[in-house]
Amino acid sequence: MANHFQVNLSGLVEVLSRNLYSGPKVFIRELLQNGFDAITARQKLDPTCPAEVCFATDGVRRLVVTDSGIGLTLQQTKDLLASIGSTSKRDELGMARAEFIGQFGIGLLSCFMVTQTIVVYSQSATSPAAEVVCWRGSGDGTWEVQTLAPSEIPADFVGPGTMIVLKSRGEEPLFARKTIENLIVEYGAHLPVSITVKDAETTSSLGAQAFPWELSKLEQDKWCSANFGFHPFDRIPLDFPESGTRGMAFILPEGAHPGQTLKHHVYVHNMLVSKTVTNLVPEWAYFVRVIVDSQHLKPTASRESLFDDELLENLREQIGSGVRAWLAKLAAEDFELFVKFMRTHMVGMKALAVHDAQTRQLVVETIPFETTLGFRTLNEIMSLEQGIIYSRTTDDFRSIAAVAEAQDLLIVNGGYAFDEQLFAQVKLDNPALNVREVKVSEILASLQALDFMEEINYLTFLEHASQALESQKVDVVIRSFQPASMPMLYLPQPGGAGKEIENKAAKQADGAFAGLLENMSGSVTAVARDQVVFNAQSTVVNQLANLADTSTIELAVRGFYVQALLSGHHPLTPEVKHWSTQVFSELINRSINSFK
Ligand SMILES: Nc1ncnc2c1ncn2[C@@H]1O[C@H](COP(=O)(O)OP(=O)(O)OP(=O)(O)O)[C@@H](O)[C@H]1O
Repeated sequence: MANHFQVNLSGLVEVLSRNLYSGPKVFIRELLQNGFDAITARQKLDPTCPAEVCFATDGVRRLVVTDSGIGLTLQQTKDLLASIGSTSKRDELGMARAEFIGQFGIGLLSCFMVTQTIVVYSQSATSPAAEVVCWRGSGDGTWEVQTLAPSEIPADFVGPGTMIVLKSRGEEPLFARKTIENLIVEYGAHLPVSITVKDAETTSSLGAQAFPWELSKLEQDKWCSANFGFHPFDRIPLDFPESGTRGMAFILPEGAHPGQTLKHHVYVHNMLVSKTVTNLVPEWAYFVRVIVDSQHLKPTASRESLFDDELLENLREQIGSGVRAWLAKLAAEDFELFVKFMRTHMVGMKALAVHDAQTRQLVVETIPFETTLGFRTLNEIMSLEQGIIYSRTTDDFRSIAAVAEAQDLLIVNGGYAFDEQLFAQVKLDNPALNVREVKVSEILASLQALDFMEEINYLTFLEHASQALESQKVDVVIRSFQPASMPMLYLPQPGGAGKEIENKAAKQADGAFAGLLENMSGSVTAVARDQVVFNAQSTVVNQLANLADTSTIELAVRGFYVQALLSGHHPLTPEVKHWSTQVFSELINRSINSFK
């Protein structure tokens, strides 16, 4: 013969309080939710029925919660209250019924975290002649139920509906009026019923507060400041009837970055689930904070978090589409504001643009990139025949910027976060576009070479300079370039990232295009070593070239070299570090001696 499990109720309550719920305070939420669900059930029979939940407390030991809901018959109290896991909020197939908040049949048990007995008086609204029943459950796992004679019905019971009486053994801090009020505001401020909390002196009315999307724009901004702590750049109303979700996304005015985890507020059936949901919006939409109320999202049994299921995934996508649609609309209707937004959230937008073609288009059209010829959008840069030629780090960019500008070369500073990945994607979008890291050889090629007779004048100097830098394995050359104030240009070999992008693009491209890329990458002759380029237009270089004193040439050449490495933030070897101190102390010595 099959046996029934025996339930150790106090053990179960211990599990609930320690492992399921974040703490005993949730019993207020469970009582509120049951009252609200009962009213929802009664409204199906009588849409005009009163919709009230009342918490009456003596502040320390006794809490009475009444509702004007559907109530319970004698049989229902036996079936539903006395059996753990029984609920009236599921359909015949055991599926949660969409209109109710509860679904697991365990919520009432949470009251045992603050009381030894739960007494429920209830009268069903299903029949005018329904009797008042009284169910008494104890934390030791026993219960009893009876129908009450009129004389036994408590004076403060008004049917139809339910009255639940909790009495704690000692003083219960959670029965304090202010605490109850705060918890109700936290969980149930947006429940569309009248909620009162009263003690001997005070009665306060709570509940039925509007959600932000039901407020005026001014009030929405105030709500955002009060709840999210910022004045929004803009707000996006969210309305997804298919998933029964309404909400609002508030755009952060500044300071957001993709690595940051923003917390969103989620309500299900107007009741708070959590204010710390982090997986509600797609990662890329790191610049919005969202509040939603959904009819269909599924809270876990604790009701303090959500199942990360298909429903949530769909909602995440819908919110993503909402944010995208807002961006597109802003771009079309208020371009100035759109550009302001893009600039405020530049890094994140670039991150997003790497994965998302639509955003990429927006970024390409609107975000200004630093180039050697001033700020330009990628669209402007792409319209030039040369395509996107970039330096991989800001240091590299700085070291060539003045020279490139003087030679009218447009090099993009690709040293900021996500730039390189973005360029690689743009390349994949536009296979014919030239996108690559700037090559040392082309900077060199842009600098005017000297004619043979001129170059002869510098040969001895170049020889001495090569010797001074011999240990550095660099090529020492002379060119004539602007600005004349720059005696030497140091052109380090790039780390090969541009090459990587080209290779990656070539791999992903089809055969014909891959061939084209290969040809392109081979179109500029490779320069194997770092280049040290002296400037024939520089006065100091010319003075050095005419100097017979080789030790001064060595000193000056090493000095320029150290300076070039330092300004480009390149690492210094111990030998170069030694030069840096040696050069400067020697120069100081010499100038002191010249005054003697
Ligand atoms: N105030 C009430 N009025 C009418 N019925 C109630 C009331 N409180 C509880 N019930 C009945 O008791 C059942 C069990 O309630 P309980 O709070 O334990 O679980 P639930 O609300 O069904 O689900 P959950 O565990 O998700 O809260 C409910 O399904 C409901 O039928």
